[in-house]
Amino acid sequence: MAAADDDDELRCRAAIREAFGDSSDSDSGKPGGASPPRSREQWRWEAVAGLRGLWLCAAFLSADEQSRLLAAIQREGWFSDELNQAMRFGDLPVWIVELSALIHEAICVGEVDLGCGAELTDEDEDACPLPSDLLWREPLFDQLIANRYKPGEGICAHVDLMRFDDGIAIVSLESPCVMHFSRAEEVAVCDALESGQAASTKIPVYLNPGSLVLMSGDARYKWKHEINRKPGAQLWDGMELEQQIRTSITLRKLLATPN
Ligand SMILES: O=C(O)CCC(=O)C(=O)O
Ligand SMILES: [Fe+2]
Repeated sequence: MAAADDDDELRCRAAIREAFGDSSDSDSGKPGGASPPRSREQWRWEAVAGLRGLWLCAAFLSADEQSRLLAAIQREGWFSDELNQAMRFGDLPVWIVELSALIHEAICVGEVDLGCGAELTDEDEDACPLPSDLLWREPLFDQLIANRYKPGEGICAHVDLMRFDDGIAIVSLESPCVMHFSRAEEVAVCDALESGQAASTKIPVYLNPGSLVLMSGDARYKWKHEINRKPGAQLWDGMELEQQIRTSITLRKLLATPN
């Protein structure tokens, strides 16, 4: 191997160690100081009832991993008082590549909880947090947005742009929030009555720090998502959440553009 390749390899391994500890060193004997070994129990996937294609893994990252991820974001120097969003395309920082690999692993080995309200119409499609054609695409993600929200700041209801492929991941850090999902096209009142659903259903999902959300299919295309952090809007279990800084990382895959 050439010296330059050696340097790249060393830099890459150091960055991964910094972001996630030593667990990627297969010869270190133990699974890396602070990072515990991975198990099915740690990664429990919950299908959000009433919303096909929306999955939550509440304990995706340990407290240590969250701190390392925040430190990696800080080292990038993306945020300042004026700047609260960073976007990257193509070659992503190595710690993001590692985060993508961890998402892939969590999907492959995590335990799946379909929940009693989940609609099961197609076993293959509905029993996995990400359909297999998306899970095995290469790369899994090639675009990232990091957002940093101050108390009171959120994001308006939207469907992510169509230039992005299906299969979107959101990692939450620092403080919890409630993300609301509402239908992109309002269901006509009579259709809603027939299906027993309110025309303006809003489904709240609690995103704790360290959680991972996956959106595909209906959740990605037929539902809008929003975070309203105006006073009174962040209710969970009848209590208003205390507002603090929240950081999120959204990972997506650009669709190939026709030449
Ligand atoms: O910050 C979040 O959790 C969501 C971000 C989002 O929806 C987006 O960037 O499209
Ligand atoms: Fe979004």
